[in-house]
Order: sequence, then C-alpha cells, then structure tokens
Amino acid sequence: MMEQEIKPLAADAPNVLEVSHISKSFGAVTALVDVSLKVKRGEVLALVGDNGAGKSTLIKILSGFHQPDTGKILSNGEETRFASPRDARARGIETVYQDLALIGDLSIYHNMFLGREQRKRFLGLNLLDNKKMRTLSRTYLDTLGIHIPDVNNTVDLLSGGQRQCVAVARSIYSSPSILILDEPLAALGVRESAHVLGLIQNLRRQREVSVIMIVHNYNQIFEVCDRINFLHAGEIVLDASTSETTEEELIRVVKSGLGKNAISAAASAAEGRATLPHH
Ligand SMILES: Nc1ncnc2c1ncn2[C@@H]1O[C@H](COP(=O)(O)OP(=O)(O)OP(=O)(O)O)[C@@H](O)[C@H]1O
Repeated sequence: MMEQEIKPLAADAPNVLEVSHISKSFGAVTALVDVSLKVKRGEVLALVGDNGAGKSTLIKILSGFHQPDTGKILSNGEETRFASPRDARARGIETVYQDLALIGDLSIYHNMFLGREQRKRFLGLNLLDNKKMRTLSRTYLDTLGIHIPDVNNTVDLLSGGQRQCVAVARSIYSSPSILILDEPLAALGVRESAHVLGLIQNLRRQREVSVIMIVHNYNQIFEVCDRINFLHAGEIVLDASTSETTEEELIRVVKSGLGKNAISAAASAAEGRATLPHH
C-alpha cells in the first residue's frame, strides 16, 4: 500500500458512538464512575490507564458483554442498549480480545472465514468453497496492507504480530463501524508491533472504521492515535487530542499525581492544550 499523509479527521465527522455518565460496579467493587466518552467516524482513540483502572470493563460494556448500571449509550446518535456481544456486533461493533479467537492448526484463510464459511454446490453436495475463501482472503489482506506470504499456511506458523493482523482483518471483513482492540500490542516486540501499528495506520488513512484500543506504550499512541482517554480509578481524567499534546506532556500529567484534581491542574498548566472531560 502506498504511504500517504494521515489526513486529519474532518471537523464535522459525526460521533458514531457516545457513552455518557456510565457507572458500573461488581458487588462492592466500583469499576467505572460516571464515564463519558465519544468516538467520531474514522477516529482512532487510545484508552490508557493503570491495572484495574476500568479499561476492560469499559470495552466490555461497549461490546455488549456487560451492561452498565447507569448511563446511556448512543450508537450513531440513537440511544441504544447492547443486550449481548451479538447485539453489539449487529450494530457494527466488533471486538478483538487478547486471545484473538484464532484456530492455530487451521489455515489463515479458513480462520478468516470462521463461522461464515463460503460454500458451493457440487454434484448436489454442499461443499466448502476453499478456492473462493483463499482468493478473497488474499485480496482482502493485500488491500489492508497486511503482509502474509501464503494464506494456505496455518495460523500456528504466523508471528504474533501477523496473528493480531489476521484477527483484526477478520473482524473488519464485515465492515463494522467500530473496531475495539484489547491491547493489540501486548506481548509483541518492536518488529511485531510494527505490523499491527502499520495496519492501524492504514485503517486511519482510510477513515472508514473507528478504532478504540487499549494501549500501554505512549510512544505507540502518538504514532497511530488521534485522541487519548486516560482512565484512573474508574474515571476518565484526561481526554486529549494527540495533535495538541505531546508524549512528554502526557507523561507529566500522568505522573503529576493520580488524583483527578492534580491531573486537571497539570492539564490546565499545559496551556489548556489538553482538554478535560465535562462532568
Ligand atoms: N467480573 C468482575 N467481577 C468483580 N470485579 C471485577 C470484574 N471485572 C472487573 N472487576 C474489577 O473492576 C475494576 C476494574 O477492572 P478492569 O479489569 O476493568 O481494569 P483494567 O483497567 O482493564 O485493568 P487491567 O489493565 O489490569 O486489565 C478492578 O477493581 C477489577 O478488580
């Protein structure tokens, strides 16, 4: 794929997903407190925060796995409720969890079509159309700029980065409006991460799908994300555009003390360049 400039998001890009004032507790444990978040069409949003900050709970709510105790979810401007992951998927939200849900000893192209195999009739029999799945997989991976030499190989033979890319490609094959990635770069080395970052960058260039991804490495966030939401103790304490802030500033904000007020103060001190969420 040709390298192109990353176009800034259109100022009038609509919000494809909006959650407002969401809270969630598990018994006595409060996982999320009054969380509001927005994602525009084509935007790549990073979700960061320490262990236990509530990142997984938030993406599980967005993908229909958990229901919030309070608050609203708007999908394309319409209030909605995701009763199950299937329900969220039906409304265009695909999630790639860390286990990737690939079958190691199956071919790459079979994995690409897992659960929606292409079939053909032959002599009255209903057979898998392997040729078609192979060709479609090849074309699709190429379109996304994913370098996989042979789609006949089993997934076991792929590197971690390639596997992540195949899982992402499979999820976007159904043209979702939102792709949620749960730590897509976890446990990947620099070279391996480059595959995945390249893919996300390609998605960002095309601006057809919005991406919400949990990331830990700030450097990678600034490479491929448009905006960052920082979660601390169940609250979004910072919402900043990556073009208007820097990695150093972000680190300063995060280290400046994890109390919400401390972060607000640090963000204001950064010449108002980081915007804070409204509560
Ligand atoms: N199913 C559950 N039952 C009880 N408590 C839970 C459940 N899921 C999450 N929690 C609690 O909610 C809080 C937020 O957890 P969550 O997993 O969302 O954080 P996280 O930011 O994803 O952390 P990590 O980076 O460690 O995955 C934690 O205190 C956690 O123990």
